[in-house]
Amino acid sequence: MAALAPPVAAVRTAVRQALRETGGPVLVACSGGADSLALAAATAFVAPRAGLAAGLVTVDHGLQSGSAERASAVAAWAREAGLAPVEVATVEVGGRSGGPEAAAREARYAALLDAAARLGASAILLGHTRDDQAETVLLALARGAGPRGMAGMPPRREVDGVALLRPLLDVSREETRKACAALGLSPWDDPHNADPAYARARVRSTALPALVEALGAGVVDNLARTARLLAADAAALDEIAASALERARRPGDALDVTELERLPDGVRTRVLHAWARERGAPPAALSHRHVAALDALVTAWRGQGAVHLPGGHLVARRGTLLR
Ligand SMILES: Nc1ncnc2c1ncn2[C@@H]1O[C@H](COP(=O)(O)OP(=O)(O)OP(=O)(O)O)[C@@H](O)[C@H]1O
Repeated sequence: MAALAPPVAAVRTAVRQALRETGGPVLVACSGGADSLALAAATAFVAPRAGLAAGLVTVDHGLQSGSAERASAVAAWAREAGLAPVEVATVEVGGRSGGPEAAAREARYAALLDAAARLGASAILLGHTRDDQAETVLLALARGAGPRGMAGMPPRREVDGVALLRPLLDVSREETRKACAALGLSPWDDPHNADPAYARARVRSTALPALVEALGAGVVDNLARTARLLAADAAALDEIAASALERARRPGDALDVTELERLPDGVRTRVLHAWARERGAPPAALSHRHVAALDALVTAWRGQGAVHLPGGHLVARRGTLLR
C-alpha cells in the first residue's frame, strides 16, 4: 500500500478530532476551493469509520458566470466520494447591507443553517485554515477591533442548535492544496480571493507576505496563536462581565452606577456592551463610540444628555442609575 501523503494525513487527523465533538450527522460546507475540498475528502474518509453520516452542501451565489456548473461539479464529485445527502443551495445575494462580500456570507450561512435544519445535521464543517485565521487577526488588529475581534474565528460555535465547526484552523492553506494534489483533486480558484477590491485579498496577497518576509515564516503561526490566546482571555472576561452585570442590575431595567464605577475599564465596557445588546442594539451597529458614550455617563459624568443607541433606545443617567 502506498504511504499516505503527510498533508492528507494532517487534514484527516484534524477532521477526526473535530468529529469526536459531534454526536450526529454532519454536513461539509464546500465551495470547491482547496480548503473545503480537502475538508470534504477527509470527511468522506473519516466519517464512515467514526460511524457518522456525512453530507455536503455547496452554495451557488449566482454571482459569477459558471457558478451553477461549478456547484454541480462539486456535488457530482461529492456523491462519487460517498457523501450523502448532497445538495446545491441556490441563494439570492442582492438587497442586503454591508457590501457584496458580507451579503454573500450572510446568504451562505442562512442557506447552510437551513440545510442543516432540513437534513437533521448536528454540525456544519467549514474549511477555514490557519492562514484564514491569521488574516482575520491582522484585519481585526488594523481596524482596532479589540481582543474579541482579534480572537478570530472560533473552532466551534453553536447557532440555532447546530454546531459550526472549523476543523482546519491548525492546518495551513499549503497543506490543503497539497492534500488535494495528493488525492488527484482539482480545486476551484475563487477569483474573489485574488481581487484587490477586497481587503482580505489584499492582506492575503500583499500584507501577510510582506510580514513573513520582514519577520519570518513563523508570523502566520504566531498570529493564529494570538487568536487562541485572546479567545481564552475574551471568554474569561465575558464571564466576569456577565457576573458584574448581574450585580449591577436594579429594578426597572436599570444599572447601578456605583457598582459600575468599581469595575476595571475592560470589564465595565463589556458590561455596558452586553447590556446595550440586551436592550436590542444590533451588535453589528453597536460601535466603540456608543460604548464610550455610555461609559462616559459612568466615569465622566457632567450632566450630559442621553445616549442614542442603534435600534432606537435612549440611555440616560438619573442620579446613580443608568436607564
Ligand atoms: N459557495 C460555498 N458553498 C459552501 N460552502 C462555502 C462556500 N463558500 C465558502 N464556503 C465555506 O466557508 C469556508 C470559508 O470560505 P471562504 O470563501 O471565506 O474561504 P476560502 O479560503 O476561499 O475557502 P475555500 O478554499 O474552501 O473556498 C469554506 O472553506 C467553506 O467551508
